Amino acid sequence: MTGDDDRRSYASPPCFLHELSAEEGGVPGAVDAVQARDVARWRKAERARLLAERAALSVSERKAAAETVARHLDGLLGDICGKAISAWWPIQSELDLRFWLASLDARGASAALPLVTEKHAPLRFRIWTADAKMERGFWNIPVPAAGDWVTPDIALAPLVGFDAAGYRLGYGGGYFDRTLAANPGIHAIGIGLSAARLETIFPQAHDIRMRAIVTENGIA
Ligand SMILES: Nc1nc2c(c(=O)[nH]1)N(C=O)[C@@H](CNc1ccc(C(=O)N[C@@H](CCC(=O)O)C(=O)O)cc1)CN2
Ligand SMILES: Nc1ncnc2c1ncn2[C@@H]1O[C@H](COP(=O)(O)OP(=O)(O)OP(=O)(O)O)[C@@H](O)[C@H]1O
Repeated sequence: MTGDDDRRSYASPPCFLHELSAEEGGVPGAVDAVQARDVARWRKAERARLLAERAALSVSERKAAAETVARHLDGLLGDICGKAISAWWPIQSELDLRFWLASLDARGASAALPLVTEKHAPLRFRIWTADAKMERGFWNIPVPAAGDWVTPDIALAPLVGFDAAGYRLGYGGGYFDRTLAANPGIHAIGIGLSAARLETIFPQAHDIRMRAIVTENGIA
């Protein structure tokens, strides 16, 4: 099923105004602006729903999902020797892949974590090891207090939601999209629960597709 099909069949589309042309009295650009606002509202509601659903899972369900995801990820990535790979320090019931990240060193790869060093700017990444000294960063997310900056070859992106075309829904800051726009060489892989799948997130011009999505059910 394509995104366009979904848009036609969706019970309550975010916006009908795309059917009005400028010649019909609209202000050029205004329809796009209204549509973007409606999509942002819809995403906010979907985020809240998906986050509540995820938080309702037990710790052992999330742990089992993280272990299965890690196995699928190893199968997808193959030989990672020499690669820098970033993931995340879990917050808000995100899957905890720190055990997998900590295993990279022994496999000849380096692990990294993202930092917001400036609001509304691309993320930056610092090498992380299991014994790294951490400090509270933006949004109180723990980040390495010191260490080399690196541009990851592969960035694992935690998903609040994802869609059939591989677009990601995050917390709404736009940080991952900005990061991928500024670093097109980064291979981004979305990681989340299969229950976070949506038919479409109504991709906007700034949204950048993940190269792959991995859930506990495999490669989505
Ligand atoms: N564990 C973890 N670390 C991560 C990320 C992540 O998704 N998970 N990020 C992945 O990118 C970056 C941080 N992303 C963030 C994105 C948005 C907001 C935030 O302030 N959201 C506002 C709403 C913003 C808006 O709607 O304009 C909020 O919820 O109040 C915070 C952090 C880097 N580190
Ligand atoms: N490359 C970019 N340049 C400037 N603004 C951007 C860019 N990418 C996204 N944004 C802005 O960020 C805002 C949030 O985007 P979106 O809803 O896609 O966030 P998200 O992917 O859920 O968040 P995050 O990646 O932080 O978890 C949008 O209003 C968008 O305009």
